[in-house]
Amino acid sequence: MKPDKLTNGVYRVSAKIGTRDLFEGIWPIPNGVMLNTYIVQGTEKTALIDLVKDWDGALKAVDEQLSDLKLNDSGVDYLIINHMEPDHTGAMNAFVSKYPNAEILCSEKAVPLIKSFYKIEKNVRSVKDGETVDLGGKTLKFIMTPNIHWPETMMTCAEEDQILFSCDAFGSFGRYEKCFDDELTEEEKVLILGETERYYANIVSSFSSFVIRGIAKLAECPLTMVAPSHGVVWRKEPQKIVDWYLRLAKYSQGPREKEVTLVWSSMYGNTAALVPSLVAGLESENVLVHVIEIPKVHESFVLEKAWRSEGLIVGMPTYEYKMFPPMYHVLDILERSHVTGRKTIRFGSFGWSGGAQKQFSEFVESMKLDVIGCVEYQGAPSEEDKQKAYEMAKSLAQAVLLA
Ligand SMILES: Cc1cc2nc3c(=O)[nH]c(=O)nc-3n(C[C@H](O)[C@H](O)[C@H](O)COP(=O)(O)O)c2cc1C
Repeated sequence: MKPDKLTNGVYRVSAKIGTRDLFEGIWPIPNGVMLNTYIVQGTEKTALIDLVKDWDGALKAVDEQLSDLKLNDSGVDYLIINHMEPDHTGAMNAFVSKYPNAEILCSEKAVPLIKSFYKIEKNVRSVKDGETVDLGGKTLKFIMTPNIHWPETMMTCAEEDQILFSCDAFGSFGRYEKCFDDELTEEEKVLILGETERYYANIVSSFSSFVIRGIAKLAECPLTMVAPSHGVVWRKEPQKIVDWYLRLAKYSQGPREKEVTLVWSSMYGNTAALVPSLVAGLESENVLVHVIEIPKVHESFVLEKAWRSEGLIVGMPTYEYKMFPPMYHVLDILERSHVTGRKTIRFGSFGWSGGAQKQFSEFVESMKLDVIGCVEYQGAPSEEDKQKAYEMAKSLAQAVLLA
C-alpha cells in the first residue's frame, strides 16, 4: 500500500486488519477494520498523529508507507496522541526507539497513562484545550473531547487545511479499498452504513452525552475533511459523518427510528413458537422489525439494531430459575451501552416454576424500559397466547409510531 495524500503535506498511512480477531477482544469484525495514522508536514516540522498496534501486520504495513514518505530520513518532530487506547498507541515504544527526539504531545490525562502503559516519561508534554503548535505553514490545534472515547481523549485540527483528526470519533468498522468517502464502491457504500452504526453502538454509544457535547464544540472548526483512525476520510461530505454521529448520539435520548428489535432465544422451540405472531402484529402496522436469534448471532449486531430502534421485544425461557443465560448476557451488554427507555415486550416459556420474568424485571428497572406487556406461558404457547402476542405487538407498533 502507498500513503494516501489528503492535501499538500498531509498524508494517511493505514493498515487493513483482517477478519480473524475480535475488536477490543469482544466485537466481531467480519468485514475487518482500518487502522489509520496521519502525517502532517510543515515547512519546518513534521507531526505524526496517532499510531497503530502490532496487529495483523499493521506495524510493518504502516512502517513501509512511512518509508515511502522518507520520514526515516527527515525524522518526526511531534507524535500527537489523541487517544491512549492501545490500537492507537501499541507501537509507542517502537516509535520512541526510532524517533528518540520526537516530542509526544497529548492531553494532561494521557500523561500518566503513557507512563503506566509504556513506561515512557521523557519528551512527553501535555497540551491544553485550544493550544496550537506551529509546523511552519501548518498549525495544529488541540481540542479536548473527553470521553469520546476514554477520559483523556482529544482531537487535533489542521487549521489551514481544515482537517479534523478525530481518532475513534467518526470511525467505522470495515476495510475499504481507497481512502476517501467519494471513492467508495457501490458495495462499500452499503457496507459503511451498517459498519458505522455498529461501530457507534458497540464502541461509542455509552458516551453519547459526551459525543453531543464534543460535536457542539467542533462547531467552531470549519471542516473540509474528517479523518478518523478507523474507516475512511470524509472529504466529499465531511459534515455528513458529524451529523450522522449526532443523530446516533441522540438515540440515547430519543426519538429513535420507528423500528423494533426482536431478540429471542429458545432451547426446544416453545419460546420460538411465539415469534411469528409477534412479527405479524408488528407488520400489521407496517413497522420494520429486526429479528435476531441468540446466541447464534453475536450481541454486537443486537446492539447495533437495538440502539437505533424505538421498540424492543425480548424472548427467552426460564433456565435454572433465571433467564436463559445467553439472553442475560445480551441484556447486560445493552444495559452497559445505555440502551434505555425502549418500549418493550417480554415473552417466553417455562417448565414448572418460572423465574426468567423476575430476573428480567431487574433490567426493566435499570434500563428504564417502558413495558407494554409480557406473554409468559408454561410449556407450549396456546392459541390464546399467540393471539395475545399478536395484539401486544400491534400495540407496541402503534406506540413506536407515535413516539
Ligand atoms: C437446563 C434446564 C433448566 C431449566 N430450568 C427451569 C427452571 O428453573 N424453572 C422452570 O420453570 N423451567 C425450567 N426449565 C424448563 C424450560 O423453561 C422449559 O422447558 C421451556 O419450555 C423451554 O423453553 P424453550 O422450548 O423455548 O427452550 C429448564 C429447562 C432446562 C433444559
